Amino acid sequence: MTEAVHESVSEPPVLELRGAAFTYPGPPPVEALKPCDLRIERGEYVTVVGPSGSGKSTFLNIAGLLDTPTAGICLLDGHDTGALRDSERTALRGRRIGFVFQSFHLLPHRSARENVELAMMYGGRVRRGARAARAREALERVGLGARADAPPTRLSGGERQRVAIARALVARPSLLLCDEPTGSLDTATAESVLRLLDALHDDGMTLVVITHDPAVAARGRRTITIRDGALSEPSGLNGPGGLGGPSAPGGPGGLGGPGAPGGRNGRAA
Ligand SMILES: Nc1ncnc2c1ncn2[C@@H]1O[C@H](COP(=O)(O)OP(=O)(O)OP(=O)(O)O)[C@@H](O)[C@H]1O
Repeated sequence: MTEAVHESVSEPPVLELRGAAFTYPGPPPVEALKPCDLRIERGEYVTVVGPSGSGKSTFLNIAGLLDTPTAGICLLDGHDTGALRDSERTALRGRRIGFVFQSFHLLPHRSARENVELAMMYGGRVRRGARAARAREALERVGLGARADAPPTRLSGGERQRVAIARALVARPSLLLCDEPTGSLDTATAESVLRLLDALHDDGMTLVVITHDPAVAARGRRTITIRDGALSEPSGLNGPGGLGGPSAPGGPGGLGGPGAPGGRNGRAA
């Protein structure tokens, strides 16, 4: 457990699903996420693993406030996101969720620093004069302080992903949501990015990493499996406040919270 994990019982989970489900309308309708209850507490490192077509992207879209559940509710930092207007949901997402994607999504001809600064351009949250310093700070955090002026075209794949992580962190989000963050990287480079995620977890960041790769999934303190749209966690990890609901073995109060065993302390550093 990191020091930055808050123990307060009054603090809401970073992410909470209550009976949340998602059905694509079709025809025919596809129930891509079956009703589930899930709590992810501050400071957790959760991996979500499943094969192609199992519902990972659908889960990502719900957890990332890109879609709203067609049944049940999704709360972010205690805010019922279904009760918000689209503009409010977009603002909440921008402030509280940092996204990291497989394919980086950087502007190739802007410097690393400018790419990170662009994440602060919208919403007026960071004054213009402060943006450059914040971007440099974020790039230093990911080990790229010396490469701040290089454009992505002159960076390696691993360095590009670090820029993308710096961009995701610069707004100081509650949740870092990573979709196959090592999917475009060779094994050694992937390892360096996974170590960075470990370090961010050690700093207290809440991480959700979605992957089809069991080796990446094993890096999480908690691993949730998704199969045919149903989330589950090994029954031995079930604990109070976690995943339960209709789709999970172990019944109500199922998927373990931050106290669930199987932590990152047991994995390779
Ligand atoms: N727009 C859509 N309309 C109808 N069905 C969809 C749509 N998008 C996805 N699905 C279906 O929902 C289910 C879950 O898809 P999803 O994309 O979430 O899976 P995934 O685990 O992310 O797959 P992959 O790893 O291949 O990207 C699949 O059966 C898929 O065919």
